[in-house]
Amino acid sequence: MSHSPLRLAVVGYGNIGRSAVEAVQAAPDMALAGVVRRAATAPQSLPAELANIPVVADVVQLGRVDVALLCGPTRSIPETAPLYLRQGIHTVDSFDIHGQKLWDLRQQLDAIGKQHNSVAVVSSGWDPGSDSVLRALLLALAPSGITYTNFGPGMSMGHSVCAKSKPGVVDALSMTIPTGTGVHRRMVYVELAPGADFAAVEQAIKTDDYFSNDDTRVFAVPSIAALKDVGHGVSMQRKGVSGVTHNQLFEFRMTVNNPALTAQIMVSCARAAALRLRPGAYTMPEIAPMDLLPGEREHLVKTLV
Ligand SMILES: NC(=O)C1=CN([C@@H]2O[C@H](COP(=O)(O)OP(=O)(O)OC[C@H]3O[C@@H](n4cnc5c(N)ncnc54)[C@H](OP(=O)(O)O)[C@@H]3O)[C@@H](O)[C@H]2O)C=CC1
Ligand SMILES: N[C@@H](CCCC(=O)C(=O)O)C(=O)O
Repeated sequence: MSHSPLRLAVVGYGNIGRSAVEAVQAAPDMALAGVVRRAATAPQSLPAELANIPVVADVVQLGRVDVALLCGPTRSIPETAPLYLRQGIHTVDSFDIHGQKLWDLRQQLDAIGKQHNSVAVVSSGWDPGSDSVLRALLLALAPSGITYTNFGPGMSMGHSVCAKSKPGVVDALSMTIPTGTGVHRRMVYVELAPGADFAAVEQAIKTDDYFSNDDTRVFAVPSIAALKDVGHGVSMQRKGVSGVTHNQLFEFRMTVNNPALTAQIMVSCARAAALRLRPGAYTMPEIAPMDLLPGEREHLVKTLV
């Protein structure tokens, strides 16, 4: 059954947003309706790659939009997602605060989605996101055991966005350094505004929930642009028991361009939201993997299973 192309809006044109535009344009079954930015940017100051793409301050200016890819800061998602869901526009976000806050967001958007016949895919990134799917699968393969998730070394977008949001910070880069067994050091580089108090910035970062549980070290630098590399990665290991058989060993490793991977995952989740899922909110482990893929189910079963 062929569908007319899904029309997607990209909301927030930062690292993830720029990659999201590329991923939507590369998708065989999607069309980019346009980009929603906080301020209606004057056409003459638009980035060159947006020259022929509608850039608006409100999604209603884009006509029909099936799915909005919410590429704003994680902490803006609880406020932003409802604005779209209430218009019947499905949403996909990459909210990356694990645990209770993630569950609270899922429940908040689930109620709104069910009320307004829309779908929210929550935490559609790689961690949380695709790594979460793998952790669930590893549990099914070896119910007893231990999984270690070791990030990096690489740039955490969420931690970098958080550090950049602190008063006195012009730009920031948070590098995640694996020290083993799922423990990480945060090396945070900040470019300060003139007159900013480094000690106050350092305190604000170290006491933020994003950083307070880790060994976090903050450094003032003249330029983040001179340091920035959006590469990242993860190494996951599980050692456990299948049935009564011990010492089952599993490993997953990837080295990625962080925004490009996140954006691709968001696009795949947008497909599931628009074509497969019933109204409500879902995290990635709750979505059937084939629902993420283009193409007919018969073909997918015959070629993938
Ligand atoms: N789950 C996962 O695996 C991953 C999650 N992420 C999440 O993606 C988020 C975005 O990362 P990244 O693209 O690097 O961030 P950026 O800061 O580069 O981009 C965010 C964009 O959102 C808009 N924006 C800025 N401030 C606000 C605000 N207060 N409210 C609404 N919109 C705002 C701006 O776009 P404009 O000026 O156009 O409005 C900005 O460029 C991170 O917070 C991170 O948590 C990222 C990678 C992986
Ligand atoms: N949480 C990881 C990064 C995973 C991807 C992500 O959430 C991000 O880059 O924001 C980290 O701490 O480096």
